[in-house]
Amino acid sequence: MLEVAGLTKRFGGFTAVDAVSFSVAPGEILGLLGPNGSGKSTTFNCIAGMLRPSAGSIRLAGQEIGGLPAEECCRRGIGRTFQIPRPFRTLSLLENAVLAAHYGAGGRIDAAEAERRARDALRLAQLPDDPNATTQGLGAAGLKKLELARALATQPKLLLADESLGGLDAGEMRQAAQMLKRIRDERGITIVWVEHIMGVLLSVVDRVVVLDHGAVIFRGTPAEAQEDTKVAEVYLGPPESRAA
Ligand SMILES: Nc1ncnc2c1ncn2[C@@H]1O[C@H](COP(=O)(O)OP(=O)(O)OP(=O)(O)O)[C@@H](O)[C@H]1O
Repeated sequence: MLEVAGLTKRFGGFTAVDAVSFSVAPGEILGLLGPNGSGKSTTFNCIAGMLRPSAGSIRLAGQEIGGLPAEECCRRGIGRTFQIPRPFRTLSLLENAVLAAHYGAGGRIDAAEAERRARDALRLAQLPDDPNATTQGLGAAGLKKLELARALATQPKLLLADESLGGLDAGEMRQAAQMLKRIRDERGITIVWVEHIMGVLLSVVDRVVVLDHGAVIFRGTPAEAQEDTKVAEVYLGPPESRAA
């Protein structure tokens, strides 16, 4: 579904992402992990078309998409959520999702079809599709769900989920993780899920890629990630510095 090969992104003389390669199979959930500043968001933004790669290739279903603008990546089937939800506060939940549906379709669907896609996305994200429901009182977990609904309304083949757990309590984190799994199981949507914390993510993803200082330091299963000394070091520090 997605093949990233030699992806490099430089900001001036600083290399934020350094020859990163990984692939994601159709229907897979891949966790893209790494500590703060390791290059996860930059990698993500290159895949979603929000940053132009300095070098390397990004192929979606066999077609090169590296360097295409965000709206074109979305039309080709890449949906994304943002770490910090910024919905249109003056619009209803349904209107927010309808706008996303039109954006994803490049304006090529009529109002009835946009509404159908929006209602379906809101239900998948377990939000009300009642036209009177607003963003008021949604809270962190509700806003994350709306973020997900807006991405789903674009009808993605590949969903890029950015820090879906940020700001949630332990119970909400488990629910958010299960929701992503359900979306994959029910709709077959391939997911790349970026987080800087491992926790609950490892119970849901099929495979893990870990970045550190812009480079891949680990690829494997969640169980292997938990046993890996390099992964432990970037998350916990060198063995001698850890509490007994
Ligand atoms: N527009 C930019 N200009 C210059 N440097 C940048 C820019 N964007 C990111 N960086 C730098 O690139 C590095 C990787 O940042 P990135 O945001 O990709 O990391 P991250 O793993 O997503 O971190 P976090 O978990 O904190 O979101 C950091 O050192 C960051 O300061």
